[in-house]
Order: sequence, then C-alpha cells, then structure tokens
Amino acid sequence: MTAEPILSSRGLSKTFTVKKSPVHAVVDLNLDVGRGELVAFLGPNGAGKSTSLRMLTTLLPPTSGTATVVGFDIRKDPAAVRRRIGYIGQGTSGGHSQRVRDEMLTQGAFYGMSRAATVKRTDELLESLDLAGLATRTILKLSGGQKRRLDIALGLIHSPELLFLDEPSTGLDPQSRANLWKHIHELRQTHGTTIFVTTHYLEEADRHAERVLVMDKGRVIADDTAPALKSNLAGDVIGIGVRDQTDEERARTVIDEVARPSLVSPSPAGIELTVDRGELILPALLRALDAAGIPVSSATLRQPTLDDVFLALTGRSLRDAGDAPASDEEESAVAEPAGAPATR
Ligand SMILES: Nc1ncnc2c1ncn2[C@@H]1O[C@H](COP(=O)(O)OP(=O)(O)OP(=O)(O)O)[C@@H](O)[C@H]1O
Repeated sequence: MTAEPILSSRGLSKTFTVKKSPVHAVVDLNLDVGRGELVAFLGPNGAGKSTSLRMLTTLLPPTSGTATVVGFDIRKDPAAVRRRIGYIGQGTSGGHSQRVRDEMLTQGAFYGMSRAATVKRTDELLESLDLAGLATRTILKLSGGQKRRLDIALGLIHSPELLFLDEPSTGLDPQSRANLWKHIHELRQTHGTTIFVTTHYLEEADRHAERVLVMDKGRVIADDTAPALKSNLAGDVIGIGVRDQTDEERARTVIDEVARPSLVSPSPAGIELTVDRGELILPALLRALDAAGIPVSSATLRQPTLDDVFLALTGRSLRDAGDAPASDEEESAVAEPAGAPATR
C-alpha cells in the first residue's frame, strides 16, 4: 500500500471483565486499510468483530493500543474521527414515527450541515438508495430491507470518507441482501467511500469484499483476498461416498497413501478430504480404491469455500464455531456518543 492508509491500528486490544474474569474480546489488532478498499471482517459469533468496530469508531475505549482513523487518533481526537466517518450498527432505525426524509434532514442538522447542503444530499441519497418513493413514509412502516437502506443513507448524510457497517444484512431476506450489496457497491463507485463491513455470512464476504480479514477468538488469523485465502490456506475438496464404516476405514488407508490430504473429515456420504490439484488426485484415487476392492458410491470435487479456510485455520467450521451467548453481567464500557454518527 503506497498512499497513507485511511485506517491504521497497532496493538489495539479490548479486555472486558465478566464475573471478575477477563474476556479478551480483541487482542493486538494491527491493521492498515487503504483508501477506497472494501474490507470484510469475517468471524463467528463472539470473535470480536463488533468490539473492533466500536473501538475504531470511538464508541468504546480500547484497553491498550492505538489507532488512527481518517487521519485522527481515536483516543486523542475522537470527535474529529466521528465527524468524518459513518457508522451503521446492528440495530435499525425502526420504531420511529418520523418520516424518512425528515429523519434525513434531522440527521444533517445533527452534523451541523447547512439546510441547503442537507436537502441536496438527502435527495441524492434517497435517489441512489431507491428510497425516493418512500420519502414521506414513516419509518415504522418500512420493511426490513428498506430500513437497512435508510440506515445506510443516514450514515452517509455527511459524506463520510469511511463507512463502517456492522452486519448490515443480518435478518434480511436473500433478495434484500443482494439489493443492499448492490447499493453498497454503487456508493463506493460513485463516492470512492472506503467500506469496512462485518459479517458472518461466508458467501457475502466471498462475493463482495476484495479483502477478507478472518477473525477468531479476538485475533485476526488471516488477511487476504478471498481467492488467495482459498488457494493458499484451503485446497480442493474431494468427497468419496462409501457403503459402511468398514469400507470407510479401508478407504482412509488408501486415501492417506494416494492423496496425501491435508485434512480428512467424515461427511454424510462418507469422507471428505482436502488436497491440492483435486482434478488430478480424484481419478488416481478412484483407480486405487477400485484396485483395493472398495466400492465407491459417489465421488465429488468442489472448490474450497471460506468455511474451508476457517476449518483449515482453526479446525472448526465457521458455521459451528462461536461463543455461548454473552453473559448478563456485561461491562457497561460504551462511551457516550456525543456528537457521534448515527449509532443505530
Ligand atoms: N460490553 C461487554 N461486556 C462484556 N463482554 C463483552 C461485551 N461486549 C462484547 N463482549 C464479549 O467480547 C467478545 C467479543 O464480542 P463481539 O460482540 O465483539 O463479537 P462479534 O464477533 O461481533 O460477535 P457477533 O457476530 O455475535 O456480533 C464476546 O466474548 C462477547 O461476549
């Protein structure tokens, strides 16, 4: 990265105290994000994604470490950071009896924008987020997808250089999710906004982000493009269907000899193994199993997913990973967002 990063953190950490025991929510976050990047933070529940975002947006004081966001230190100048970023949290703008357009105008006034600038920006955003037809509708009557788009419009009213989105598509149906992402891409293309998004939808990170940070247990354990993560950390996945347990055990011996897999795990049909160059291994393996007299009921070859990456890194599937729900006894460490961006 040649230009000055828009976001840079060093040793950023957060430890909560729950029932007198430390919970290391984020450990030593070292990160540089370039202007205009679209970065996804992927990880299971409790990995530390939201805590990272809340520190970087100055809503939560770090226990240790530093970060510079849009040129300002999050500890020394949080107000300057907040003026220049947009933050769309996990809640929604639901429950308001205010009309969509009025809510936008109020938000502009909140940021100290002039009336004329607010009106211009509001109309632009309502148009680009497909909300123009809903301008006079009360927020209460919007659908989940429409509300989420309004959240984004509110987070963008002051033309932030950097937009943080915390799980923007959770709870939306597939069509609204696709629509939301279309809008995120359009905004990025039109305004050059840097986008930092957390998600636990694998497919979403894979398809939409150009850079994926994989987080687990408070630490970033991988950081690259999705294709590079998949080709460097996971391999092709071969599935072999067998009749029964006895055949499975015999097949495993052949698999170890012929395929030398980096990972073998049981699958509903029989066995899954991870290898490099699966297209070459599969025919050789089928011949060897046949020669050993082991009947194969099915054979599949698929490209790795980000879940395979997570499995290769942690030994757990992202779908099964994640903490137990947070304790009731939570530390109330959230800083008051005075003059903060919309924390909806
Ligand atoms: N205010 C708090 N007090 C105590 N523990 C907390 C608090 N906030 C978060 N934690 C704990 O810190 C860890 C990281 O939580 P965080 O919400 O950052 O994870 P996440 O990756 O965003 O998860 P999710 O996908 O469920 O939102 C978890 O163990 C969580 O229980």
